[in-house]
Amino acid sequence: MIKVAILGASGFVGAELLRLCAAHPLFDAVRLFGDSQAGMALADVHPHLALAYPAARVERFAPDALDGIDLVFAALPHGQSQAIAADILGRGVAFVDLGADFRLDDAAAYARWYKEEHKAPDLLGRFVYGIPELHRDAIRAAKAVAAAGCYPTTTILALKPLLPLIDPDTIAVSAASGVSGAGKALKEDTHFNTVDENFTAYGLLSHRHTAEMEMELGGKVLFTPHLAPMNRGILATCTAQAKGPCDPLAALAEAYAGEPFVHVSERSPSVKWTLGSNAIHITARYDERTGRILAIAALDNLVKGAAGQMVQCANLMLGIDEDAGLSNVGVWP
Ligand SMILES: NC(=O)C1=CN([C@@H]2O[C@H](COP(=O)(O)OP(=O)(O)OC[C@H]3O[C@@H](n4cnc5c(N)ncnc54)[C@H](OP(=O)(O)O)[C@@H]3O)[C@@H](O)[C@H]2O)C=CC1
Ligand SMILES: CC(=O)N[C@@H](CCC(=O)OP(=O)(O)O)C(=O)O
Repeated sequence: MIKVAILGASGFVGAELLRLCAAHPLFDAVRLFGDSQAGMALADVHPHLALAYPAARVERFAPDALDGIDLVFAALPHGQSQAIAADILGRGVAFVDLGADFRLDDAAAYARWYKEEHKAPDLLGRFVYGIPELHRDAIRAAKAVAAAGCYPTTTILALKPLLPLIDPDTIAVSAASGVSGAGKALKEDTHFNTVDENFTAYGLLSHRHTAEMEMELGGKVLFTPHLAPMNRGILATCTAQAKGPCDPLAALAEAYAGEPFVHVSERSPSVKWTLGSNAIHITARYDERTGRILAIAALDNLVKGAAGQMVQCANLMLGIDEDAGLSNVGVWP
């Protein structure tokens, strides 16, 4: 068995990592770290996991707690991984980080979008950007992976195969996320009364995920996120000026043929198809009237947008079947 440590185990993504590890043939989640909930039994923090982890406890992190660990998953608030990455990398163990700390390849871009100086810029080059469908060989060879963000995964997978067909400086993305995308902390913006029966755009012209999209798509992206009154799911509607008449659906189908977690179809995807699964569903059209392409993608922000993608990356890094412990089947209704 592969001994796994989870930093941020008491959070939403941490819970989803634990759910996936419980179904994984080789991952044994043996050290679970939290902050304000350190010291608690896992069954009290995440009751839905009680039967899978009856004796587990959430601990406070200390570097020597990683002795004997083979794989580290970090699902911490942005900024936290910068302080501990050098120690983890020094151990030579597989490290998959989900915060934004090591996703961008350039410290200046990080400072611009995250409004703070990067504290470990020399380590940025040690991380591979974690979208397996696009960087599979590099992830296989990597010791450290920075798993992509939830909105960027949705958008980049919908658009990357279409880049030869479009002008990348005309990309516009309007995406809606379920509230779990904001993490478990109580905030006025994600309070039941604010979110229920409501639909709001936020982060206008300034959302930090724009940087990841532009890094991978190589153009200018106008990204507008929205908060939707649902627990999970992201739906991204992407448009761009086409270079000429084209068949974007065929381009997507060809690019993702044989991919276990990407479903391309003519049907307009729904977030609910993806609930609990590591799948992303994508469709696309060419609009003759405006000369633009339209691509729409849906995924579960906590699985393909977070914990599932982390497991998929870790499987590749450790030479395991890429789909080990992961389902491409959603829960319905
Ligand atoms: N939610 C989502 O859909 C996605 C999230 N992400 C990213 O993943 C990361 C985790 O997200 P999510 O699980 O939603 O967040 P949560 O707020 O639900 O969980 C955060 C976790 O980090 C721990 N933590 C908080 N502060 C500290 C600290 N100072 N030192 C150590 N541990 C700390 C918390 O511990 P405790 O609860 O014990 O205080 C908790 O376990 C974030 O970077 C987020 O942006 C990325 C893609 C999608
Ligand atoms: C609904 C909601 O608030 N979503 C979060 C993004 C999700 C996230 O966790 O961001 P990273 O992928 O960069 O880690 C937000 O817009 O800030």
